[in-house]
Amino acid sequence: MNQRRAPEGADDAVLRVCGLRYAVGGRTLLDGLDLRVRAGEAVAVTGPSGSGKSTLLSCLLGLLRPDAGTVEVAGTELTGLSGRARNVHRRDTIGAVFQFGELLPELTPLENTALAALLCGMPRREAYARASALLTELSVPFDRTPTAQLSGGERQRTAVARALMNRPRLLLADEPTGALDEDTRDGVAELLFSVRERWGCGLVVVTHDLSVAALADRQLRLERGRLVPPPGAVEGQPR
Ligand SMILES: Nc1ncnc2c1ncn2[C@@H]1O[C@H](COP(=O)(O)OP(=O)(O)OP(=O)(O)O)[C@@H](O)[C@H]1O
Repeated sequence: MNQRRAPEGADDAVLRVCGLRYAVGGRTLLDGLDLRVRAGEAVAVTGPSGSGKSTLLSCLLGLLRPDAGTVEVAGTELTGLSGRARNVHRRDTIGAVFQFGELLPELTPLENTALAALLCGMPRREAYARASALLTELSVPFDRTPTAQLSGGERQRTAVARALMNRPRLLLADEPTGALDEDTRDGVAELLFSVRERWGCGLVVVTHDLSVAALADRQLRLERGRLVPPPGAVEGQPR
């Protein structure tokens, strides 16, 4: 398997994780885990069910406080921040996409997308203009149809648009195609991985789907609390 790499350059890491440790329920899920993701680089994380992939994302989002180690997003170390400062930093630097979109079903895609910026204090007119531009770019229909009536693929495209509203430096996705059929999956995965080039975000995608993982620049597998190259991986192939 090829392990493609983003081009080498100055240290443009948007995510630096060092020695991350997290235990819960008597199990050590993350055990000295390290990870570095550059701007414009996509990393896929695979691993057995229950190995701690979602827990890792929660630590990266600053929703869980690790027992040890550091998580630096866009140059700021999360574990040293107060809860309030962590929330502000998350809002300003990270976008997230989850398996079922986590959108408000009664709102339209436009309202769902604009809401992310309105909650951050962006003026209404600007929020709606940016949301409609993003949805157009991502080919999501955004008339008056409530999000609940959209297809699974359209909902996930809306979720990607919402995640991009605040111009994140880092995009995190947890099983973003897990609820989609094969054709829809391919379109959403393509869109998701295109953000690293179109918007220059670092991207971390947790997935069980190896065909989705194959779109990443690097694949890593969570095993015994650390991220390791998957079996058969060949490091160092240029992109
Ligand atoms: N608060 C908690 N108390 C006890 N156990 C927990 C808690 N939170 C998570 N776990 C356990 O930690 C393990 C890792 O969960 P996590 O959701 O991170 O795994 P995962 O790799 O994302 O799994 P999947 O691929 O099935 O989504 C699971 O066995 C889960 O039950």
